[in-house]
This record gives sequence, C-alpha cells and structure tokens, in this order.
Amino acid sequence: MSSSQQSKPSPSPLTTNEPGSFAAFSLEQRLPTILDQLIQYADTSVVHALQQLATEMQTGTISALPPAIFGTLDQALQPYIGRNWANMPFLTVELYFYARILLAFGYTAITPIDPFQTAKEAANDQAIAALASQPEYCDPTCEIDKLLHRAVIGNTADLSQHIMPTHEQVTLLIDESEVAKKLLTTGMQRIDLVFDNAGADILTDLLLIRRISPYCTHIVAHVRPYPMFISDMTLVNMKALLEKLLASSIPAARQLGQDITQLLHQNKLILRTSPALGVPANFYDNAALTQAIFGNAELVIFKGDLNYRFFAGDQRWLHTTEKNHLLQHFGRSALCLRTIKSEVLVGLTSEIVDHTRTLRSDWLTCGCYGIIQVFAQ
Ligand SMILES: O=P(O)(O)OC[C@H]1O[C@](O)(CO)[C@@H](O)[C@@H]1O
Repeated sequence: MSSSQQSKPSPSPLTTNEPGSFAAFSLEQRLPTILDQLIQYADTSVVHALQQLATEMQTGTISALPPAIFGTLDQALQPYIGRNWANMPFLTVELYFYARILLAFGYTAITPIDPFQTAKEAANDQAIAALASQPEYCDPTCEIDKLLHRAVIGNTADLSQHIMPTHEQVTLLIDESEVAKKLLTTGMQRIDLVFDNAGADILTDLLLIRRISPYCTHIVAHVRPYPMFISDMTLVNMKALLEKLLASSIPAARQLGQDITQLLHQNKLILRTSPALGVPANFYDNAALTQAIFGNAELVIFKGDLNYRFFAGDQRWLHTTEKNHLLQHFGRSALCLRTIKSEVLVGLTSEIVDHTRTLRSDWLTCGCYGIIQVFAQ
C-alpha cells in the first residue's frame, strides 16, 4: 500500500442526496416499492403506520427511534433527527427504514415480529427442494472453489432487489478462489462468516461451512440481530431452517441438516447474533468494533453486498483503490463473496472498471457481476 494512500482521508459516504445515485434511486423507487408490497398484505392496524411511513419518506424528516430495541441504532441516528430523508447517509437511512417497518408491525424485544418471515421461509423451502438436483454441490467432498463460486451465485437470492439476475447471468469480475482455498485450508483456529440472505444464499453458506470445517478449529457464524433488508437471516430463521433440513425428505438436505447440527453440538460451529450488524458501522477502520465482534478470528468471510458495505464502509471508494488499504486496522484477513448490488467496491484494475462499464452502465447494482475477493494479512 502506497504511503499516499495511508494518509488519504476516507472517501465520502454514499448519501441519498446524490442525484442519479443508487441511494437516491432506492429512496425514490426501491424502498417505496418494498413498502407498497408490505401494505398490500398487512393487517389494517399496520397499514396506517406503513402509509404514514411512506408519506414521511417523501416529505417528512427523520424522527427518533425508541432506545435499545435495535441495539444502538437509535444513538447512531441521533445526529440526523430532523433531517430530510433525501439528505441522509445511505446505509443509515436503509437501516432506519427497516427499523421503522418493524415498529409499524409492533416489533419489540419481547415481541420480535418478523414481517419478512413468510418470504424467507418460502425462499428456504425452494432452496431446500433445489438441493435434490445439485448432487455435486451437496457432495461433502465437493471442491472448495466450486462451493465458493456457488456461494456467489447464491447471493443473487436477495428479495430487496429491484431486479434479480438468474445464476447464468452472473459474471465474476474478481475470482481469487484459488487464493481463498489456500487460506481456508491452512489450519486456522477461528474463521468467522457473516451470513446474509435466506434461500440459496444461506444454503450455499452451510455447504461451504461443512466443507471447510475440518480445516479449522472453530467457525463463528453471525446472523442479523433483527429482521432487515427482507431476506436477511436471523437466529429464529436459522433455527427454523435447520429443523426443515433435518425433517426434509431429500437425503442431501437431511444430511446437511445433520452435519450442521453435529458441528453445533460439537461447538465447532457457533451461531451468534451480533448487534454491530444492525447499525451503520464499518469494520475496516474500527479496530475496537472488529475485535469486539470477530475476536481472534484469523479470517472473516463477508457474504453478500450489505456485509461488504459493513466491511469497507458505505463510502464512495475509487474502485481501483488498492484493496489492502482496508486491512490497516482490520487485524486479520477477509474473504468477500458477493454479487455486486451497490456502488461500494475496491481492488479492481482500471481496465476491468472501464470494460465492465461499457457492457452495462448499471454494472454496480444489477447483481449480474460478482466477486470472490481476498484481503490477505
Ligand atoms: O443481500 P445483499 O447481497 O446483502 O444485498 C443487499 C443490498 O442490496 C441493496 O438492498 C440494493 O443494492 C443494498 O441496499 C444492500 O446492500
């Protein structure tokens, strides 16, 4: 990493007041569409609160969240109270949006209502059924690099998307799967994996966890502390998924459920809910937060787009930023498996950026491009 990069200030955050940005598009179109879909099926008691939120998003301002229900999200929001939605950091306003949806449904720490549970369970059912036709990936000896590629394809399963590419449409812009395979099999004490979506996403992650488990002492897998971004897995969703796998009539699904359950019983796999994954934190330059969440893990696998934004900071990086700039305070290696759905991306060559941009102007948000990217200590 050049000395000039060490001294450079962090890039500005993605915000909703950048005309033509994905953040602005999300506020104007994507998030209202998600609200409309919820309003269609919500009980009358909830519809009014959702409609009020829809109006607020367009003409209103940010209001305070109740304390402690969403970790420290209410504190993170403090500086923005009274601001227009169209003048907010992107990640902060998205997390606020989903917290407000949960409040509209009556979510509290005691009544953790998940308005997205039905959608996630349907996605899990569909992905479990699909295992019957994926014997190569369900083979416990499947090549690790094959599972890494499959994991990126699994990440297209994000229900918050305005478009969802088919897996044939995904092209890898960065494929460091060989480097990743060496890293995963060096015999680490602890590897962490931050889960993302239900459906094909989580199943490809469980297949990968089973495959790498013999090479490390512990795997700590993190789920979201509360429902968000429609598809994101919580502990409740994970427990329901494991029960479905164990009860499945599909031998490969049942075997996966048994193997994961055994890893949990042996304490080789630990499931954890991390409050930091529900606030607009970034890990790359917050050593204290990273240490608090990932402890002595030698490697953290960030799955999906949102987790990339948590790792790299929801900032307008030059896409040619030397990637190991993100390791200055991270204190361990990272492996990012993602289909790209937002404008946060580092470590590309200018040739790849220029070429891909000519192929699709929306290359950063269409979900048709993926990365297997290693940030090695
Ligand atoms: O499920 P994933 O891969 O984290 O994608 C979620 C991402 O998609 C978006 O909802 C749209 O780009 C982002 O706001 C969010 O980071």
